Amino acid sequence: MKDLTMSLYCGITRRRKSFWCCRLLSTYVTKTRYLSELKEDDDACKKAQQTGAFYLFHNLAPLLQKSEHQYLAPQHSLLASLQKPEMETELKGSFIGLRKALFQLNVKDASLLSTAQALLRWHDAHQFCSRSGQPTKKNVAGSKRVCPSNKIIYYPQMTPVVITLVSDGTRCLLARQSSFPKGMYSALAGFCDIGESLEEAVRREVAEEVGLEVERLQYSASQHWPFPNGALMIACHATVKPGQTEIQVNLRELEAAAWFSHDEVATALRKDNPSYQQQNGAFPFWLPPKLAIAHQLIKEWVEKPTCSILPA
Ligand SMILES: NC(=O)C1=CN([C@@H]2O[C@H](COP(=O)(O)OP(=O)(O)OC[C@H]3O[C@@H](n4cnc5c(N)ncnc54)[C@H](O)[C@@H]3O)[C@@H](O)[C@H]2O)C=CC1
Ligand SMILES: [Mg+2]
Repeated sequence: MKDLTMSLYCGITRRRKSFWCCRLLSTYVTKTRYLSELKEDDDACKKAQQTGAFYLFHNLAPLLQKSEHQYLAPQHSLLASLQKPEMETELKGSFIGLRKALFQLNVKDASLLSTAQALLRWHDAHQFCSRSGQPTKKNVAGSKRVCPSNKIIYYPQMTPVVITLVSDGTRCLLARQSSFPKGMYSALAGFCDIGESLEEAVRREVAEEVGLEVERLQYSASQHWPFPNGALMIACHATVKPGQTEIQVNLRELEAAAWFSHDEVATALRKDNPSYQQQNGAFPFWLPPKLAIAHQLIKEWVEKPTCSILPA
C-alpha cells in the first residue's frame, strides 16, 4: 500500500467548494484563505482529508475510466489498502499515462490531474536535502518539504516557458520538433533563462530558433503544463518587421518552420487531429488540440490577426 498511499492526491478544493455552495454564501476569498490555512496547519489538513475527495495515482499515472472517446477521472474517499491490480478491478479503471489521456479529459479534470502529477513528481524528486543529504519530510498538505536537521524549507517549483506565435502581419510562423506527432505544427516554445524577463526570453527564443528579430509583442495568457517537470507556459503574440521574414531554422532545436497563411491556419483549426498518413506518404498539417495553450494562441490570431501589439 505504501506506494499507493504516497500517490494519493487530495481534491479537498472540490468537496469543500460544493459544501460551501450549498450551505454558506461562498466567496472566492473565503475558499482561498481556507486552502491557504490547510497548507500551514497539519491538523486542519488531516481533518479535511477525512471528508476530502482523492485522485489515485500509481507511478505518476492517474486512475481513469474509459468512456467512449473520453477519459473520466473518478474521485474517491480514503481507500482501503489494496494492491494495484485489485485497486483497478475494484474501482473499474486503469492507471493510464497522463500524456496519453490529457486531451481526452474534461478541462477541470485535466487541470487538477496536471497539478497533482506535477506535485507528486516534485515530491518524488526532492526526497533529500541538497545541503545536508538528510531525508526531507513532507507536510500533510504536500505544499512543502523540510529538512529536519537544518530546517531548510523546500517549496514546489515550476519552470517558466515562453510560447510565442510570431506573425508578419498577414501570415503566422509555425514550427515542429522531431518529437512532435507527425504533421503537427505549433508556436515556438522555449525555457526562460535565469535572470531573463519575459520579453527578453521571447526575443532570444525567436532569434535562436528561427533567426528572426521580434519587433513587437503582446502577452496573451498562461497555462500550467505538467511535462517534463511542471512548467508555467507564458503565451505571447509577436510580430517581426515587414520585409525581415526570411526564416533560418535552427536544426538542433527544430525539424522545420514555415510561414502559414490565414486561410491555411483557419482550415487546420477546424479539423480534428488527423495523424493518419496520406497516400503520398506525407502527414496532413494539423495543430495542437484545444486544451493546449498553443491552440488558444493560434485561434486568437485567426480571429484577430492584426491585434495591437506592444513594442518589445
Ligand atoms: N511548442 C509547443 O507547442 C509546446 C511546447 N511545450 C513545452 O515547452 C517546453 C519548452 O520547449 P522546448 O522547445 O523544448 O525548449 P527550448 O527551446 O528551450 O529547448 C530545449 C533545450 O533547452 C535546454 N534547456 C534550457 N533550460 C532548460 C530547462 N529548464 N529544462 C529543460 N531544458 C532546458 C535543453 O538543452 C533542452 O534540450 C517543452 O518542454 C514542451 O513540453 C508545451 C506545450 C506546447
Ligand atoms: Mg524550443
